[in-house]
Amino acid sequence: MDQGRAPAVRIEGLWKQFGQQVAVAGVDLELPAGQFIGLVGPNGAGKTTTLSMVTGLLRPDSGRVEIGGHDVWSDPVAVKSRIGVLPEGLRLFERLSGRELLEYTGRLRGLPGDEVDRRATQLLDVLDLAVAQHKLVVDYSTGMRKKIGLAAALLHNPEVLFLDEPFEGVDPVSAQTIRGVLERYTASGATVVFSSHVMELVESLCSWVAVMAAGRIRAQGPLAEVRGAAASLQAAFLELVGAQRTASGDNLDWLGGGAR
Ligand SMILES: Nc1ncnc2c1ncn2[C@@H]1O[C@H](COP(=O)(O)OP(=O)(O)OP(=O)(O)O)[C@@H](O)[C@H]1O
Repeated sequence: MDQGRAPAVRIEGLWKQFGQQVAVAGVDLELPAGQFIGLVGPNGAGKTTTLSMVTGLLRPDSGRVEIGGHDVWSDPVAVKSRIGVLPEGLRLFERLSGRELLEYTGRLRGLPGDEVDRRATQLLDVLDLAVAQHKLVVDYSTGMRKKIGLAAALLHNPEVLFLDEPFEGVDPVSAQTIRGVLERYTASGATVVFSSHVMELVESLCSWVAVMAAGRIRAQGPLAEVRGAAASLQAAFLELVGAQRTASGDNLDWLGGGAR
């Protein structure tokens, strides 16, 4: 970790269950500032539940989260002014145009009108949405929705940006654009935390990773450390979450081969 710099996010003993289902089973994490951080894990590992609690969208059963030294639940205003969030299944105001959505978000964030205009124009331009800026959000494609959601999350220049599966449904050109924006953002000292189960993506983007399975953190640290001697992050991940046994589909002896 960057010596002398406080962690961007400090998570202690985070726990959440839904009825009998334990989704997050005591997560402790210190996410270093100024890094591109990947939270990886198989389906149902608890990534979305963790990010929802960390960003103040879901109340934990127990545990604490601090962002920039402020407690997410006792000091929500200080925290929310420092973070940007692109949640899974993002809900947007569908009857606003892309530009109106940014203007609305910027004013909610307390930015002056001319500054919102300036930032919105630049973000729409960089994210290749300038042509579609007056179209209603309801008519945006999946990738365009991700991009306008990202623009809205970045508008107030947060210290930490949380992204739940930001590249899902995004074409390679848009993915490259988003990637460029995020790399520039972290290079300036900000922190990105994103969840994904696409290992190649995490490996190519992230400097620091946390591997989650069945509600627990299985490994955390700089990418090279977590990958260890394995050939790839994917190989290290399969070893960590013990997925080799079930991955081959050997039981599906009826599948293929012509017999119906
Ligand atoms: N609102 C809810 N009610 C009941 N169970 C839930 C709820 N939200 C999540 N869960 C359960 O908690 C566990 C963790 O889910 P979560 O969505 O956090 O996983 P994830 O790692 O984000 O998965 P994925 O990669 O598939 O999105 C799962 O078993 C899920 O079924």
